[in-house]
Amino acid sequence: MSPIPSSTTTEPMRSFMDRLRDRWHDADTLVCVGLDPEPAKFPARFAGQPNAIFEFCRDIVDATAPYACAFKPQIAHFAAAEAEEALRMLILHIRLRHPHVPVILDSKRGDIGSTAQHYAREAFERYAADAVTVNPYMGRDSAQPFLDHADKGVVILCRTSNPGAGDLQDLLVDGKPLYQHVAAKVAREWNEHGNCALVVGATWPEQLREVRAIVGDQVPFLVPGVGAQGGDVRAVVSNARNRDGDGLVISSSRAILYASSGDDYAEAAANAARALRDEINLYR
Ligand SMILES: O=c1ccn([C@@H]2O[C@H](COP(=O)(O)O)[C@@H](O)[C@H]2O)c(=O)[nH]1
Repeated sequence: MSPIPSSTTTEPMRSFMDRLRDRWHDADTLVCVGLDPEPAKFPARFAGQPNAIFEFCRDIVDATAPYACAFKPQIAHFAAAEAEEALRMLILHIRLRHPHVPVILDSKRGDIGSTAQHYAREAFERYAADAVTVNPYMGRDSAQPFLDHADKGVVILCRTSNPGAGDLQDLLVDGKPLYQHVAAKVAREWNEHGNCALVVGATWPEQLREVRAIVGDQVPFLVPGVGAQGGDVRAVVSNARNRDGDGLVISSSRAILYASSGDDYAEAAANAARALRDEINLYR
């Protein structure tokens, strides 16, 4: 196999935020296709195939790209299977074949600054992602190495989609839940380069509304939790869209990836992504 370059030599990329806004408008979609490969759920034809993770994800990417405003590979699904090279090749494939669709690497990184620098290099150099998810709970210095990449997106956990999200994120600080402090701090202090977004789960429509009210129209939300986690699309869009009817990157992984376990897996994924796009657009 010929070596694969770590980056392409085409003209310089526009910033993540500009590319995301272009994609919302040009493709009329707020759908983010999550790439969470689980080989046990792949169609039988992939059994025993050495490049199964790359080939399955590539087929999903090619089938769903027309309906995607972003792709979101989740790093643990690749790393646990020792498939980091598959992840790098997949992002390169997206860059070459679907250059208008930005990639958000979901790695939820965060550490002291000297280590976070390496996490930033991992996301933006090793994998050439356009944006990365970041855990803010070690404070601004831990996010700074990501924030300094003005052309890259920094997608900061605010009110996550999981059932236990409130255990810590809802603790009251000066009379307000902690996640509201995260939202305010990111919008007013950390977003100097206009490159921040927030993760707010689709499973929490009231919190989506509150966070939109705190941050205004300019900060996009990555919204996981529709599909397999049961979030209500109508409530998400009604409560969290901005004045332009966008500002949302609504992510679904399993409901798209595993829409069929048969040989029609790619077509079924495309149908699921298109149906989600259409449902979202009903309420914009
Ligand atoms: O609050 C969060 C943050 C990230 N995720 C990630 O999104 C996908 C959701 O997968 P589905 O199959 O659509 O439920 C997954 O990669 C999570 O790690 C999240 O769910 N909630």
